[in-house]
Amino acid sequence: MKNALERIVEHKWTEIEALRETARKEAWELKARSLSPPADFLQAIRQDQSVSVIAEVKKASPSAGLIREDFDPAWIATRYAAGGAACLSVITDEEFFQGSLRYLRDVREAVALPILRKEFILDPIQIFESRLAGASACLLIAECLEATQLNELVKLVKELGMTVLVELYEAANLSKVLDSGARLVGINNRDLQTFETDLAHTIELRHKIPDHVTLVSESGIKTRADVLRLEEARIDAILVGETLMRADDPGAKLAELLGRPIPAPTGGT
Ligand SMILES: O=P(O)(O)OC[C@@H](O)[C@@H](O)c1c[nH]c2ccccc12
Repeated sequence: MKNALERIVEHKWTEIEALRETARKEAWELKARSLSPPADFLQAIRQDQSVSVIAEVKKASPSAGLIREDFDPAWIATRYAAGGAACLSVITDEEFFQGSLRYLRDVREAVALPILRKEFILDPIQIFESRLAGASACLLIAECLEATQLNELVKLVKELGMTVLVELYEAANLSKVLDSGARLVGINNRDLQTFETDLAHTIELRHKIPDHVTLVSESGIKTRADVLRLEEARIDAILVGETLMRADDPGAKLAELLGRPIPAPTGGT
């Protein structure tokens, strides 16, 4: 039986085939290479003294189903900015996460913070597309890519002036990730077979990550105590979606996680 990730990858290839038929790849590539550099994602994370937050715009997920009914990406992004996010992440996968590239563009219009395109990226065409949509960073998932593919995609993201976040779950993939030249590495706390999250997963792998790498702990972060625990373990940044998206005011929840004053409300939803 295929696991969740294998099913997603299989479907993603059908989307990529369709994109290849309709998109003007050469024109996209020329345009992507000619744009001036986007807001610096890695720098935004590194400049924070304490743990930085990458706040995720996430409507639904295969494990949780619909997370937030009243879903206005631009307003959510504005609240994340007010609550102290260093960067944002926008899920663009439509089939499994009810995301959209349109949401990324809406967020781009609403705030100046650097944005990660949270997508299952397998092919260069998706990287050109991300750059044209205004992303500052692309996610690459070690479990979906062979070493040579991963290395090539890492190189391309960098050539286009973006930051690459390489994510892994399996400890066995760590050397492949470090060899790819990524300086921003994410450890997913969610086991994709069972969907369960465990923060100890990042903490256990921390000592295997060299100091020149900026480390992000991803998924399952719920409370201020969780954040303090990760900070204590010398994690540089955290990626939080569901906890923020379930709060009436995602910006207030973010400030609470960071131990900062609650921001004043802004109009919208
Ligand atoms: O909603 P959470 O548990 O805070 O998790 C956020 C993020 O880590 C999660 O959405 C995620 C991590 N890696 C991914 C890859 C694809 C889609 C989504 C993800």
